[in-house]
Amino acid sequence: MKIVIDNAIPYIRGAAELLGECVYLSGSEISASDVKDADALIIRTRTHCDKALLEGSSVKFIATATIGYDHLDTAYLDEVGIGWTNCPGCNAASVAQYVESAMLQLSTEGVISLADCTVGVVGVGHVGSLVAARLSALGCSVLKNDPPRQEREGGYFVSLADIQQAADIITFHTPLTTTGPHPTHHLASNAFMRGLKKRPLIINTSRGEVVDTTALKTAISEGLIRQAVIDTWENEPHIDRELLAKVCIGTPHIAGYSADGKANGTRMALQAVAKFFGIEKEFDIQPPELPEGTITASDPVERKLQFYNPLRDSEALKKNPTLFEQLRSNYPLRREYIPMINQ
Ligand SMILES: NC(=O)C1=CN([C@@H]2O[C@H](COP(=O)(O)OP(=O)(O)OC[C@H]3O[C@@H](n4cnc5c(N)ncnc54)[C@H](O)[C@@H]3O)[C@@H](O)[C@H]2O)C=CC1
Ligand SMILES: O=C(O)C(=O)[C@H](O)COP(=O)(O)O
Repeated sequence: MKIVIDNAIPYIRGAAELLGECVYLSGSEISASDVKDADALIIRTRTHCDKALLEGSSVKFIATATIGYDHLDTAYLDEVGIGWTNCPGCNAASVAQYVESAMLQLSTEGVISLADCTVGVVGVGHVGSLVAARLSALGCSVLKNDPPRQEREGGYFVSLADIQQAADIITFHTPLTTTGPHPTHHLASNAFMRGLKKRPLIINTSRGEVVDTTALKTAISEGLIRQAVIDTWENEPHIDRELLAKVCIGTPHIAGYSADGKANGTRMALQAVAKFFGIEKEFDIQPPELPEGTITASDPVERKLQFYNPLRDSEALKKNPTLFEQLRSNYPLRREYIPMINQ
């Protein structure tokens, strides 16, 4: 079996070879000729899997070691019978860490107050549910909006209009969709911004296209919103520099980049390929430990910010916006929060 693998997927070398012959290539450069005689692809968000890439190839299965899969043309894959999977929830805790740390940092700066704070969570799946639980634990009131889940399950969901009315902070955790009953492309539109009542902080860690860039820039300039925290951008890696200059935290699509989340994605992708081809193998992929002495704080807030503070990533991107993709490729080791024993 031949597997073409994105060469920026961590912890995969040595393990993937248990499945067959592996060819490692830059994700954004994987071409039709590279995949022509491949049986499987293990990719990230940087490889668009569509007819142009796959027609006439021998690819039978694609695993993306990510949660989002808007880079897969799933209609085409289903039509031609190429199996595929994403890795649901693999880095959800990492994104939740990003959102919580951004809020803790901004509350220490006085940009937001966590006391009497109402947060609107838009999209309450793997990521949104964790975010909601963490923000509730910080003492925030949480409003949840998820029309697809509301239709399936009923329950305590509110409308987007309720969130526009009541939220001090609005955080987006939907997939990017352009079709279906609840498309999310430009969900945060100009009309959405104009309907906001409490000058909220807007956080987008979903996909750039969920928020209309022009509308967001205007909303910041006109004071319709307090500020914005943006991890995902329209047209990555060629992001809007004007927006980057305006936002209080702007990071290069790394909310999900904890080593824990990456290890989960790699393990799940390998296991999915093995299962699809009926190969009985287990993959014990674990993230590396932080060097001793990295985490010294005992105060829970300080400790959380020592584990991860998105300001570091924001400063690096603001200093060098053209390095968007390099900052992602050379991302430093980041681990998810481990509380002190007895806390
Ligand atoms: N910035 C980053 O590094 C990362 C970004 N992501 C993004 O976050 C997204 C969400 O991830 P998960 O929570 O794991 O996905 P999920 O599929 O578990 O949950 C998404 C939720 O959004 C809901 N939804 C769909 N359309 C909606 C709409 N119009 N309005 C409100 N809710 C809607 C769905 O019903 C579902 O409950 C991913 O699709 C991906 O695009 C995921 C991981 C890392
Ligand atoms: O999992 C997702 O969805 C994401 O957005 C990832 O964190 C992006 O990961 P890469 O494609 O950059 O590995």
